[in-house]
This record gives sequence, C-alpha cells and structure tokens, in this order.
Amino acid sequence: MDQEKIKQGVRLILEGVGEDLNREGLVETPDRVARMYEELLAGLTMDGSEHLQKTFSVENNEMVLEKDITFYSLCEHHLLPFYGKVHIAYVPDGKVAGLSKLARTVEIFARRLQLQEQMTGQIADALMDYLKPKGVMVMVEAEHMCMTMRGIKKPGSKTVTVVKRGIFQEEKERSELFFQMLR
Ligand SMILES: Nc1nc2c(ncn2[C@@H]2O[C@H](COP(=O)(O)OP(=O)(O)OP(=O)(O)O)[C@@H](O)[C@H]2O)c(=O)[nH]1
Ligand SMILES: [Zn+2]
Repeated sequence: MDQEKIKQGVRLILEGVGEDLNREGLVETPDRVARMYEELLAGLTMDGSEHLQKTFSVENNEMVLEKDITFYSLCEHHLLPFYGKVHIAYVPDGKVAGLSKLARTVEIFARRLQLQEQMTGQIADALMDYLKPKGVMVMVEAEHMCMTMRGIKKPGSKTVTVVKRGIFQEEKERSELFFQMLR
C-alpha cells in the first residue's frame, strides 16, 4: 500500500472541506488515516487459502456451524463501514478446519473494499476450494453506514445475503437445518 499517496489524499480532502491542516488535532491525521487503511484493508494482500491449509481428520461428516462471527468491512461505493455477523456452515468430507480459521478467513475477505454479496460468495468459495467439504453455506447480516448515517438514512435496516455451495444446493433439508440452528 502506498502510504504517501493516502496521506496526500487525506490532506486534499481536509483542504477540500475547508479545514486548516495545521490545526493541532489535524496535524497527524493524514498519517493516522494512512495507518488505519493499512489495517482496515489488510485482506487485500492476503489469500483465501492462507488459513485453510492445516486440517484435522474426522470420521463423522456431520454439519459444523460457526455462527455470529463479527466482522467490519468497508463498502466500495462510499468507503463507509458495513458490519455485522457472518454465519458459516459446512459439511466436511473427512477433514475439518480449526474453528478459528473460519473467522480468520472471514477477516481476509472483510478487510477489503467490498460488496456484501461478493464477500459472502468469496468466503463460501474459499472454503469450497481449500477445505473441499461436501458443501458450504454462508449467511451475512449487516448494517451499512451508507444506508444509516447518510443518503436514505434508515438506521436499523439490515442486509442479509446467503450463498450455498455443494450439498446445500442439492439438499433443501440441509439449508433448513442451518436456518434452524441460527435461531
Ligand atoms: N448491492 C450492494 N449495494 C451496496 C452495498 N453497499 C452499498 N451499496 C449501495 O450502493 C449504491 C450506490 O448507488 P449510487 O446511486 O451509485 O450512489 P449514491 O447516489 O450515493 O446512492 P444512495 O445511497 O442511494 O444515495 C447504493 O444504493 C448503496 O446502498 C453492498 O454491499 N451491496
Ligand atoms: Zn455504501
């Protein structure tokens, strides 16, 4: 990431809104914001396979659900946060991932400029590609600040996206079980 360019950009925004760049509270702001983007967009340089290489063998291929994984992302249209919960279910095919690795995979795709629909699909596809389970289902529930603090201003509105892969597309009962387990 080009920190110098981000700093220049922040200086231009501050000037553009009519601020005094030399005001005490703003002197370090371009630097802070550049460091912040490094953290908020850390997923850009990471690969979805990163945390899904190490697995554990299982004989029982029953569904695993990891729910309420909190995430914070940035919408690519306004650069404002959208945040909420990700729920991931998968049906293993002889191997499972460490539980924390599901949340780590969420982080990789959340820490980018995103569309919620795209993030949901990317998480599901990474699990299918690298963990090779029989199926994956991912649900994301989020509040978009571009919908709440600006524009249409509808605080509390939630966007829910769902992506199914493999056995979840073929067997309706699997998705029903997923929804039941979320209650
Ligand atoms: N599908 C989708 N849309 C999103 C997401 N995040 C933000 N948006 C929408 O992106 C759209 C951008 O619309 P534009 O008309 O180009 O921008 P705008 O004039 O700022 O739109 P308003 O928000 O309606 O004021 C808006 O409708 C946002 O609600 C997302 O994750 N998925
Ligand atoms: Zn937006």
